[in-house]
Amino acid sequence: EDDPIDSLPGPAKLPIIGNMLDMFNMTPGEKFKYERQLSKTYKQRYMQKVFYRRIVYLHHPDDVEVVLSHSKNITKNVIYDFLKPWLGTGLLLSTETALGTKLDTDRSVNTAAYKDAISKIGQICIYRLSRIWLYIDAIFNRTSAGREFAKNVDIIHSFADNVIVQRKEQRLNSLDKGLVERDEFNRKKRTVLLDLLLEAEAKREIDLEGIREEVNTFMFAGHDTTGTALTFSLMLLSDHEEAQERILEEYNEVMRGKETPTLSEFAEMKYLDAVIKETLRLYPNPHRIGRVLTEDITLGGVPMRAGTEVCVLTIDLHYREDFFPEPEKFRPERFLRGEIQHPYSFVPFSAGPRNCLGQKFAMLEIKSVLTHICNNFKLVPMKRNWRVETVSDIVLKPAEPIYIKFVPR
Ligand code: HEM
Repeated sequence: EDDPIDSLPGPAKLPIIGNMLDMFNMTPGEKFKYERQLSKTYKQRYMQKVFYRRIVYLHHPDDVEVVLSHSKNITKNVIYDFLKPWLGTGLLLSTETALGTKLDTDRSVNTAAYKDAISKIGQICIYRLSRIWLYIDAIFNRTSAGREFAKNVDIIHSFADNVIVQRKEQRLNSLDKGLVERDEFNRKKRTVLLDLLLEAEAKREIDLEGIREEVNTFMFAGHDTTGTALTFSLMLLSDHEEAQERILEEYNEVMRGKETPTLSEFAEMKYLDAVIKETLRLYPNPHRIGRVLTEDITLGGVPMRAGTEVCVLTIDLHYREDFFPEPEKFRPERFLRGEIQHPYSFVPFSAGPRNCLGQKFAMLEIKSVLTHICNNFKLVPMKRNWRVETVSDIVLKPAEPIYIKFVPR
């Protein structure tokens, strides 16, 4: 069937199968580079087709604005369908503190196996994404990749169940004894997200399955995103001693000898804010955002019908020379001098009705860790002007270890 978007440019298409074989034999690294090249070739937007499925790729702020700010086009794309066995229909994404359990210090649950399972699931989803016949569950489930996927989903589910059951027991125990729960500083423990969910369960407003979906979703959304942002910011800071010095100067100016920053003090640290933003510009995670249009829209005069898949290439948006001169360079000042001309040229947390719920929390978390590190260590790179290669499964991450010297101050 003809579709007006067939007029969009894009890599040459074979009859029937379209672009299916374009990336067939590429490693994830090659695929990543190939996609970046496509965005350089097609500066406005391009279309790829596999059988009947068409995907429009965008990386111009005007297009991004139309798609992300749309009040009704809020349906996410196929990758989320692949993740359903794991995340269910839980609100996409959160963190460990929200759950009231410290994962890394808890030896009864195997954190390493959990992290490994998440990473495998990501790899399998990407593998599946480029093999259209595996979109059919009945086929996928019978392949070795499908079995591996199911095995890892089991590992993740039992991990989440452990977190939930433990918290439930702790709560019941202290409720029984009429105790007020205290944290390690002997302060009254705050109600965390998981407690709210357990309260809802007691009232039969949600079942354990539903809680597990939310727990998985929050751990997924809040973990690798903040983790990689920290990793990349440490790499960039180690290569920019002057930025470390400026962070410290600002910190001392704001804090005037006081110890722990409050929310409003963190808000005053504008340079630190700019450093994190510049890191998220260079290494956005997720580096693309998928949507299925639920209503017709028009982009650049081309009508796009409901049902069309659209992909916002955040990473290519962030590297546009017309909006970020010398885009490869780490220059936090971009975010200080009002140089950002278009509100949709920088969207690491997405924008509009489905934007990141954890944005404020994530910025605070990263600010807190970075100021702590900069106060105690000078970061020195192993190699000057070196940038790690990146690879992407679901998250954009370093392809190899990043070595940084931590010199005590
Ligand atoms: C630097 C850290 C983070 C970045 C860059 C980031 C980025 C994003 C992006 C781009 C989306 C939209 C995804 C899409 O539409 O496909 C998103 C959604 C979301 N994020 Fe984050 N995130 C971060 C940290 C967090 C944290 C710490 C939490 C939880 C505490 C969180 C919770 C969520 C949730 C619940 C959604 C789904 C919102 C919805 O679907 O309506 N994120 N995030």
